[in-house]
Amino acid sequence: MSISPIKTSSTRQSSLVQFIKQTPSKPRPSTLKRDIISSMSSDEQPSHSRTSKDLKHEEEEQADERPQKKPRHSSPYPPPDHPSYHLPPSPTYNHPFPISPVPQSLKDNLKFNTLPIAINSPHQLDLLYFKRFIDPCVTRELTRYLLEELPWYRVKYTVRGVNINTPRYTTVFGKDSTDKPWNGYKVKPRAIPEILLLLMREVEHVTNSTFNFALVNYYSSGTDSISYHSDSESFLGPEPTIASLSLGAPRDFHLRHVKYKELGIGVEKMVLHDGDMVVMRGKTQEMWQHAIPKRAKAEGRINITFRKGVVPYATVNYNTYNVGSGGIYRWDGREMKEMRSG
Ligand SMILES: O=C(O)CCC(=O)C(=O)O
Ligand SMILES: [Fe+2]
Repeated sequence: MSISPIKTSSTRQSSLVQFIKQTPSKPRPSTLKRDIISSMSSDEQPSHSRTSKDLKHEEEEQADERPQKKPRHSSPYPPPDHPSYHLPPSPTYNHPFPISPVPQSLKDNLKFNTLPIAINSPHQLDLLYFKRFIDPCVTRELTRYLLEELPWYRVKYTVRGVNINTPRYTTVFGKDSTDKPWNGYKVKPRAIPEILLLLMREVEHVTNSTFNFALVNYYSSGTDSISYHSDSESFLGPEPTIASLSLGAPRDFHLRHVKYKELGIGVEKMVLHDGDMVVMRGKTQEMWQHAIPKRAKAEGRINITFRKGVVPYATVNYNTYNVGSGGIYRWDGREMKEMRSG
C-alpha cells in the first residue's frame, strides 16, 4: 500500500490506515485507535495483520460494542419528506413482476454492525469499512430473497461501435432527486423495493447521508466482474458518498489511483466478505478507480450500492446500463433462467 506512515508504538510502520471507531448515531470520525494493514494480500482480512495487542484491544472493544439490535422503526420508510427519495406513485411502481413481501423472519433478524473502520490515505482515498455490517445470521436468507425476487438483466450495449456484454447480472431501482415526476421519463424508473428500503434506512443512518438509488449486481461466478471505473459521474454531484454492500461469496475489491503509474502508487486490495459494507466518500471517486476482478473460482455474490443521483440523466443512465432493453432473468433456486427474451 502507498499510504504514508503514521508513527505508532507498533513495530511495523510501512503502510498504515487509521482505524477509527465511531459512535453509532454520529458517523463523524474521532480517532480512538490506529492500526496497520500492511500490503494486504488479496485473501487477507484487515484483522489478520493486526498485532496481538491490537487484537486483544479489538476483542475488548467488540465485547462492549456488539452489533446493535436493529431499532424498531414504527413509521413507514421513507418518510414523505425524505430529502432525496421522492415517494413513487405506489411502493411497487413499475416493477416488471410482483416482488413478494419481505418475510417477517428476515425483517426480525436484520441487525447491523454500526461501527466502522476508517481507511484513509494521503492520496485522498477515503473509505469507511463496516465489517459484517449485516449480521451473518440473516445474510443467507437475505441473499436468497434478493436472488429470487429481483428482476435481473444481462445488459448489452455499444460504445463507439464496440459491442459490450456486461459481465454480471444487474438491476436498478430509484429516481433522481429532481422534481421530474416518476412518470416523466421515457423509460420509467422503478420504486425501491421494501427490502432495499429497509437496508437503505440503516445505511443512511450510519453514513449520515441520503440516497435515492439502489443498484444491484450479481456476480454468478469468478468470470463475472466489473472493470476499473469511477462512479464520479457528473450526475452524482461532487464528492459523492456511495455505500456498497456485499452478500455471499468473498470477492477481491481493488482500488487504484487515477495517476497510479505516474505517481507510483500501488493497488489497494481488500477482500469483501458476506455482509461487509464499504463506503466510498470524499474524493475517492475523483482520485481512485475500483474494480472486482475476475477470479479463477468464485461462488455467487450480490453487491448493492446506494447512491444519490442529482440530475434526471442519472435515472436515464442507470436504467440504460443496469436494466437495458434485453431479456429479464429470475433465479429459480438453482440458476438464473431467462423468463422473457429481449
Ligand atoms: O461489486 C462491487 O463491490 C462493486 C460494484 C461497483 O463498483 C459498481 O456497481 O459501480
Ligand atoms: Fe463502482
